[in-house]
Amino acid sequence: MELNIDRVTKQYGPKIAVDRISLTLTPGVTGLLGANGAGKTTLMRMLCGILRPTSGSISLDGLDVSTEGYRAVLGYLPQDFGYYPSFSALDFLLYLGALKGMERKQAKERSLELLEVVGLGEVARKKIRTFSGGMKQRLGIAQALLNRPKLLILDEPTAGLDPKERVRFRTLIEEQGKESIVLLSTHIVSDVEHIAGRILMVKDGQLIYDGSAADTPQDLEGFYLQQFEGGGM
Ligand SMILES: Nc1ncnc2c1ncn2[C@@H]1O[C@H](COP(=O)(O)OP(=O)(O)OP(=O)(O)O)[C@@H](O)[C@H]1O
Repeated sequence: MELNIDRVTKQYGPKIAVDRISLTLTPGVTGLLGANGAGKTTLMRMLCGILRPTSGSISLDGLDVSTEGYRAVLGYLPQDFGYYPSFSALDFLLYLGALKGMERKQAKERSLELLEVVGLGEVARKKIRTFSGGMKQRLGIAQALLNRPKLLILDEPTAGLDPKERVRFRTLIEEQGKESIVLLSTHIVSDVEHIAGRILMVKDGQLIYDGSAADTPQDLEGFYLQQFEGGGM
């Protein structure tokens, strides 16, 4: 399985948010690091087919990003997820399952299984409005996994998680990376240095590092800070 990103560029008027990025991603966890405004969200939204590149192409095993087949194997956690406060966690997942075309019985089984996995089993029938930020984030992660995605894209997934939740999350993502292509963006090095086999760094829309966390000239955190010195994180 391969995700091919070929000279992908996104331009907003004169601003080049993503500048000719070419990459091939294979199963495993890849961390996408960059300061605020580096272009991470823009790149991820293009990989999810929400935003059209100004130029370049994206395909998964030959399936173009614009196709139904691509969407069927994609799981996505956006940075700002729209929750329905009056839905229960379970109803919310069932609703999204229906949108994804899942059969109800299968959607219910999978939803209950995932709510356990993200530690929300006991509050499955509680309204989302009563949830903390971290609980909502975990529900967001559960919805991204609903269709057992082959390609999982997570935009700052650890935002709002407490230390215990982070550990749980890491385990879950590591597990997912055994079978799927997982791309996870963050501006916090410690979120990815132990779970990502591959690290990408973007700055001003360009790819400035592509390698393992262990291959940077100094420790990853130090290297990262050096790249973004004066850039403000
Ligand atoms: N719709 C838009 N119109 C104009 N400029 C945009 C638009 N969306 C993003 N940009 C610009 O493109 C650049 C990259 O933004 P992007 O949101 O992809 O960065 P990011 O790395 O995800 O940052 P953050 O961590 O803050 O989300 C920024 O300079 C941003 O201001």
